[in-house]
Amino acid sequence: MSFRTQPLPPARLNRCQLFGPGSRESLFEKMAKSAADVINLDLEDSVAPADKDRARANIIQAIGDIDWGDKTLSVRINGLDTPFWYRDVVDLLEQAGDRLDQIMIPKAGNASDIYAVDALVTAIERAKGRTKRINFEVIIESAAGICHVEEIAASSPRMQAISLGAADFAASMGMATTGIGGTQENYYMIREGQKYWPDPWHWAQTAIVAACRTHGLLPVDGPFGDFSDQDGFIAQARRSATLGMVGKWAIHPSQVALANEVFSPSEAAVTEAREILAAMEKAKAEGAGATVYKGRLVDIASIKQAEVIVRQAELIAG
Ligand SMILES: CC(=O)SCCNC(=O)CCNC(=O)[C@H](O)C(C)(C)COP(=O)(O)OP(=O)(O)OC[C@H]1O[C@@H](n2cnc3c(N)ncnc32)[C@H](O)[C@@H]1OP(=O)(O)O
Ligand SMILES: O=CC(=O)O
Ligand SMILES: [Mg+2]
Repeated sequence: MSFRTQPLPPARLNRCQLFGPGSRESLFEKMAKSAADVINLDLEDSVAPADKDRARANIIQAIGDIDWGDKTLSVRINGLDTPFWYRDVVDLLEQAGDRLDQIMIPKAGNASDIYAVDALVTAIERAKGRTKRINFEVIIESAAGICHVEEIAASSPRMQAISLGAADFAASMGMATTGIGGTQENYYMIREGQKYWPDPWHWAQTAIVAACRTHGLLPVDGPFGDFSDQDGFIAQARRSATLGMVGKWAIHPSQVALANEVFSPSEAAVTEAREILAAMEKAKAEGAGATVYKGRLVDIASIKQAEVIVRQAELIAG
């Protein structure tokens, strides 16, 4: 273990991020009333180029007009490879009210991309006297992004979260699929005539989780495109949660409850975690570093594992 202790991520819920196109303002009230922890108003890929100006104006208006409750409110700007992104940042920072919490930077390729947005945001915050710091979340969705994920995680004190964007990631990697996330038909192993479908997103997710955990950020799983496939969504979300991700995007309201369920520890899991902590307290009092709980080893590392679950339960309880 390095002498540097691992920083904790921001202490806020991020079980579900609900997306909606900035050009469909009729969805905004519904998004605000949803059970998602984070709202992402989109200026990027769900908005046609001809609608960018209108979507920007809609979002700026809605940030001030709509009651977003205690949700984290984020706007996804356009990528740095487009002519739109600087206008997104300038208009948002100059015109949107203080209710805006976060900017989502898509298709980040390296730390300099974040530096560029940080420089612009910082200048406008100073010029306009904005006192509430705008935070950043980033999507890793390119070959360059995954190669540089650790430097991206470390790139700015504004950084709060990183998501995997399976659609653009697949395109950038040249993956032979048009599916957005989930099991891929042709990605299988075969043994004794039986097919078995491994998880093609596993390694990228793990790289994101490691970078986020190293730098105290929230690792998040991105979209699952087939919103009629609830079992597929749940399976994908459960794998992500098992790997250490804290939440998942919803690209349709039907996915919000599913994400909240998967990323909230069950009562049984919380009870077990508290029992492990109690068993270890007893062991420590008796001078032992390890003990037996329900027939299995628990030791000092088990305390940290149990604390992950208890911390999440406490966040949910408020
Ligand atoms: C790869 C990526 O970058 S993913 C991130 C970017 N993509 C997005 O933001 C897309 C977000 N999702 C959407 O735009 C839409 O949900 C679509 C296009 C997928 C489907 O839209 P629709 O055909 O209108 O969905 P559907 O008819 O099933 O909607 C059912 C209800 O949910 C509402 N609804 C649909 N999408 C949303 C949403 N994102 N947020 C809140 N409510 C929504 C509809 O208005 C409708 O409400 P009603 O019952 O009061 O009439
Ligand atoms: O932006 C998200 C993606 O999957 O691409
Ligand atoms: Mg994308």
